[in-house]
Amino acid sequence: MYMQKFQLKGERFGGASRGRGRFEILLNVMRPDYERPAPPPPMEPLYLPREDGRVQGEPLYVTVVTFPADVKGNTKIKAFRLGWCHLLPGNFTPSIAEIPSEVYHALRDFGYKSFRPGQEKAIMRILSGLSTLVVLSTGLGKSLCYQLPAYLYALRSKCITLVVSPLVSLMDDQLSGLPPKLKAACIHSNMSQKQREAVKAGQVHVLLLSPEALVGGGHAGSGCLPPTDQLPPVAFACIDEAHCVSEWSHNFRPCYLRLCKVLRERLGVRCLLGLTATATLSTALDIAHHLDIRDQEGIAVRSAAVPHNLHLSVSMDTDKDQALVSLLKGERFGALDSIIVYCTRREETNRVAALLRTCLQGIRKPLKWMSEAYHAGLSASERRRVQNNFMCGELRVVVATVAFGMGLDKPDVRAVVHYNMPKSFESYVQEIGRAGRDGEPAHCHLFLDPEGGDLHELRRHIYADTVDHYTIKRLVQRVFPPCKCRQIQQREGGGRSVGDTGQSVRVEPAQRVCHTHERAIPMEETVEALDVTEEGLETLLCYLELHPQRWVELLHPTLSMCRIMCYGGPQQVRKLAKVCPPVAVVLARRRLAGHKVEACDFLEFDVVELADTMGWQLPLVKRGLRQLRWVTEPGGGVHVEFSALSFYLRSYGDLTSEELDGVCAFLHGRVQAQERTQLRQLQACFRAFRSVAYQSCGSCMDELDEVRSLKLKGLLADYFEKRKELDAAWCGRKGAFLACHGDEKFSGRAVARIFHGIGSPCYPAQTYGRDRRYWRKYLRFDFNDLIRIATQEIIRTR
Ligand SMILES: Nc1ncnc2c1ncn2[C@@H]1O[C@H](COP(=O)(O)OP(=O)(O)OP(=O)(O)O)[C@@H](O)[C@H]1O
Repeated sequence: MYMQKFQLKGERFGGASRGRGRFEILLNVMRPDYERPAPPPPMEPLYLPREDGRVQGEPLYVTVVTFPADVKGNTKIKAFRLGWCHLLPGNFTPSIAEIPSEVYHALRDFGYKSFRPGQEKAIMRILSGLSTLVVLSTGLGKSLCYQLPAYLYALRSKCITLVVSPLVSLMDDQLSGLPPKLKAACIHSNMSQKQREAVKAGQVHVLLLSPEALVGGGHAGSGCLPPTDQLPPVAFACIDEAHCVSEWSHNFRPCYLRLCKVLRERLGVRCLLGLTATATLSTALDIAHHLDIRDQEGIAVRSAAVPHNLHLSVSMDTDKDQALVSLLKGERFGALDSIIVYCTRREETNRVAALLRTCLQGIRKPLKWMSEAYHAGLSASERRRVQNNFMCGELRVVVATVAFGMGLDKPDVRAVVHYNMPKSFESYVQEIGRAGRDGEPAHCHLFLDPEGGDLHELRRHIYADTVDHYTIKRLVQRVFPPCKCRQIQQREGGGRSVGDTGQSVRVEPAQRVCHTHERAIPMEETVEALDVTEEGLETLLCYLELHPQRWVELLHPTLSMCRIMCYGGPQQVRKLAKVCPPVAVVLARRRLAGHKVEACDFLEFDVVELADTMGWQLPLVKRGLRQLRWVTEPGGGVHVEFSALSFYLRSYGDLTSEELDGVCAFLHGRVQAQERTQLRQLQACFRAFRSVAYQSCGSCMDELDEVRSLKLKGLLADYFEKRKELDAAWCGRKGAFLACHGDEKFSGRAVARIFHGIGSPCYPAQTYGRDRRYWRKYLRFDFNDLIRIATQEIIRTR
């Protein structure tokens, strides 16, 4: 059968000709256009949005609240604005017109009496099929925004809700914390067959999974989502920690960048819900862009302010160890249990935990454990032990890296101490947000290195993530190796260009001949050769995929090297070539390259490249090769093995050198912008903390100066608000500016220069300086912020 198929293909691609030329054509076919299988149709929303695009219940910005009957039995009805419900006295049960009663019943099924601010709007949007972003401080109830709609959708029809969360290690804990009414499972490699069947049969409402399990990634392993045709329809997808989607956020993860695309294109999901506790407005807008939220209403709530019950202080002690011990013995912290001390480095957590164990012994009636270290380097059982002791209140202090606390639902953490400076305001707000979730007073202290030592350490991390131009060039060479499509086309006498197909083409069709090729880039080998982390490589590849020209299309990572060992000797290899065309092609190519194949009993080759050259689908080739394992002969069997986990992608092979230069410049520009932004944020963070710092913690260890605490909160709010101002200003002008100059191909930097009144050869002051609406009009804003926002907007409107 293979032989027949292969011959047919050969004939189609000129296989009728004889001799060496025939081989060449057989061995290098032009790949036909790839047609991606259509995703399943999106699920119908539970409620249709109204004709004006609003969701049910939305006019409830004026919300009807029924007061309890008065002494005469009359019921009073009064209008309130949405969001005021939480200010009502506890004995009033708000009932909101227009929100269907089944939503309230479900809320009660979950054990809640009323919604918290923002929840109902987000929930009603999801039930109306509208993508939504919820930005809400930790502990304010974001989870209900996916739990309730997931439950209601599942009550209507058999379906599933996907919840993507980066907290793989905590997924089991997350499961046990879900309301009992909600049936949930999580995808991981230890999943039992029974659990898999339950998911496929639609017996679970919610499926938790890591981003890697959805889009594939180096360590997704066997914990992957079942194929789309084996899943019940997906009601909607929730992306927890949604700030990881935005490359401008403090916690960007490349896998997240591809999430929305995969959810839409592979699973047909239209409705996405993003949840995050920390995002500046510009990050929120960026996330909203990824979630394809077009209306402002889509950002349902935005309140990332520091809660009132947290009391903040900073000091610049020269002997931090001594200062930490004094602080924890002082009046402010001495009586507090459940304290988290954050350190940047793992070794430091062990050292500081031991220090506290020794120095705090016998100070007051001890809990069972005084202090323990926690970091990602500990064994899973050790981490679980420490976390359990802390959760049940038997451990007073946990000294941890930031690995501790994500997804932690302990309401009575009474203090968070930063032994080192956090890497950004967002991280700081997120980390201190783990204290005082029960609304009771909690204390937070930060030790700032007076010599700026932490600053150097954090800078090191930023530089470690960046890549130079030369490395980018080497990666680009691996992603776009030249193909033979043009020669084949010429030899075949013209042929058609990609543009002739009449299908949608993203790259300039005029000169393009190649329909893209499938390539594999082995992870381990490339990481070593280019000295870039796997995450770094993935980020660069994601940038290429998300570029408006869509330079590459990323597929699920695959094992790309195939080794075949024939224990029956060279004769057996030749026999295999007769029944398995891929083996025949490998042998033929070796022969053409001048190798002696007569004595060969071992083959090793890149199976992705082989499938591509043959114009066959990779799974078909792999299946054929795997079947060789069943060949049994008197001389011995055949050993077939696949290895080398690789990025697997489609890319063009006929890019001109100018285009390749353009790709390198684009990638390098992105990397540099990222580095500059992070360095600037770090510096701003340091300055802000220093401006409110005491010389030593002696000034705040017994009593807190509330003025300084409020000043720091003000600075944090400023950080978020300043961006807001810039965004608002830019939002007002961007359309007009870009529309005025529709013919120009601006870069973000060019726009920023004009807005700062800086002339350049392409955009001279004589011309652009005449337009007083823009020239020098944004001087008060940071130049790099302008570049960033302008670039985002240009990419978006292209
Ligand atoms: N409408 C509600 N009424 C009363 N309690 C609620 C309501 N919604 C949520 N809660 C409770 O608030 C607590 C925090 O909720 P949740 O874990 O969803 O917060 P979160 O915003 O997701 O926090 P984090 O950012 O840490 O994940 C939970 O104990 C939950 O039961």
